[in-house]
Amino acid sequence: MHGRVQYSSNGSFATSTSTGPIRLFVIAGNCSGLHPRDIPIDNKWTDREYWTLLLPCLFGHQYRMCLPCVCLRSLLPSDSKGSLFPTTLVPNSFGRAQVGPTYVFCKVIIRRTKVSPPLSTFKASILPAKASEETSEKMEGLVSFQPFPSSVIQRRFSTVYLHRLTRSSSSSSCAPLRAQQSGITGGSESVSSALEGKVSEQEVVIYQDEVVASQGIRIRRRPPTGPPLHYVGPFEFRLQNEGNTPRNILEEIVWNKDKEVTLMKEKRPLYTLKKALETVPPPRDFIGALRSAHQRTGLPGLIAEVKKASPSRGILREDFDPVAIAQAYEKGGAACLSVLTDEKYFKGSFENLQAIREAGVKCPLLCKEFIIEAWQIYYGRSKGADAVLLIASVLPDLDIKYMIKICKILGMATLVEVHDEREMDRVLAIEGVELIGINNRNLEAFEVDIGITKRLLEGERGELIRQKDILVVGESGLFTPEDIAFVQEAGVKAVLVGESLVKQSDPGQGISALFGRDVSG
Ligand SMILES: O=P(O)(O)OC[C@@H](O)[C@@H](O)c1c[nH]c2ccccc12
Repeated sequence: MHGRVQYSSNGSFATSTSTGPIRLFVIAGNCSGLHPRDIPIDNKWTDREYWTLLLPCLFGHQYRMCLPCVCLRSLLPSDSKGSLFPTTLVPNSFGRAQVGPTYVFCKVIIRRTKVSPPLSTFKASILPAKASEETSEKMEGLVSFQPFPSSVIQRRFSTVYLHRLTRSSSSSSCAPLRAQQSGITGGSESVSSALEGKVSEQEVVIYQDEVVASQGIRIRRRPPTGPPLHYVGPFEFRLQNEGNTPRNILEEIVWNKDKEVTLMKEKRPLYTLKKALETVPPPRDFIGALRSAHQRTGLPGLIAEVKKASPSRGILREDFDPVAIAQAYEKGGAACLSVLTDEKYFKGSFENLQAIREAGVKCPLLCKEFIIEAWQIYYGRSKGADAVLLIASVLPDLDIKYMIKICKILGMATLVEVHDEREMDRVLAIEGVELIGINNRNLEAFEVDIGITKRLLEGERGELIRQKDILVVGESGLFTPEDIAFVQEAGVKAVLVGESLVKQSDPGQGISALFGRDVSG
């Protein structure tokens, strides 16, 4: 085997397919997931060949989703899109790919097309073929593999051809690699002769951009041109450009989160989390707690936030004891708590969440995290979360729908956060949304204006919200009883408050000051 392709030795990605095998047999271009950084480039360049494993990823990769993944996604039956879970990340040449339902083992040939080209002029074609002895050792038992008949090998750059295979009973698509190697070729006979899909690279890019643009999402989930780190031959250098520099703090947080989650998932693959969930106490009714607090007090139900710092306000409280603060909130009459778990920008942690839960606090807990992948929801649940935040300016509709489904399965609530009319309209069109948060703070520029809550609840929108019996939470920038009265007047039945409470020497008493009266007991 040549090249710098690495395979995971972690057997956890050997999942089976629920949709039948799908095979991808020719891919070309950098967009195929063959990241230029993974190609060893030097002055003595000759054509390279190596073996690699193509792993379709099925979720959460609207941005920079590699070409085969987009195509695979478009070939899957629509109902499977939301039910396939990536299980783990394999750090190979496929970069960000996560394991989907089927794997394809391929031979990669990379040719140098010009003498001293920019990276993008390297072209790669990936030709399916049998595994080498050495690679099969590594992959045995981990993947399903079918050899491709040479008749179906295509060689065209910048085009992807996809086949959906029909699984015949004689096919051995899930047999271990070695068995395939030793001459079982039944799988190849089941290759349908007609191409089911053919999507040009350009079409895919347009498709991705359209989805995001049509929803008005400005946040890019990853640097479109990769991180600002480049390799040329033995040299490594940084080049700042528009495509690898975050445009605002929210984008920076999201890019950082992407890296963080990648690492965390490796340590705790989804299947181990799912196992852990079997022993976690069941979730509490987050929305029910807010509604009953509202009924009991006639004031908005309070979600009090355990928040040490924020990028806009810096450290809010030096002597920060999350459990003591949570207990004080509960005593002071909070209906629910919100626990920030982002470490880098908010100085929170999942340990705080877990410690609060384990300290016997009864209020339902919101995991205040920048969720970009379903894995985080499971992780939050395993740490005792009863609800998660989904931010509409970060997540496209499809992700929101999918994540709501997962939360429902796990018995958790979702607080879907919006900041403008467009986001509100998107979220109102999504079925199953029961709790909407209006963030008065613009997460891109950090300006706060509590008038936003009022604006978004006026007219037809407010009417629709009432019809659908959606509970609205006024979030951020609430400091006084007048602020609370203002957002209540606008139509909220709950509020989310951090700074003004956490800064008080007794955050529990801070609640009485915020509402203008005692709301405990
Ligand atoms: O501290 P404040 O202004 O009371 O805000 C609390 C909460 O609304 C805010 O922390 C928040 C709302 N949405 C978020 C999304 C991510 C991080 C933080 C937030």
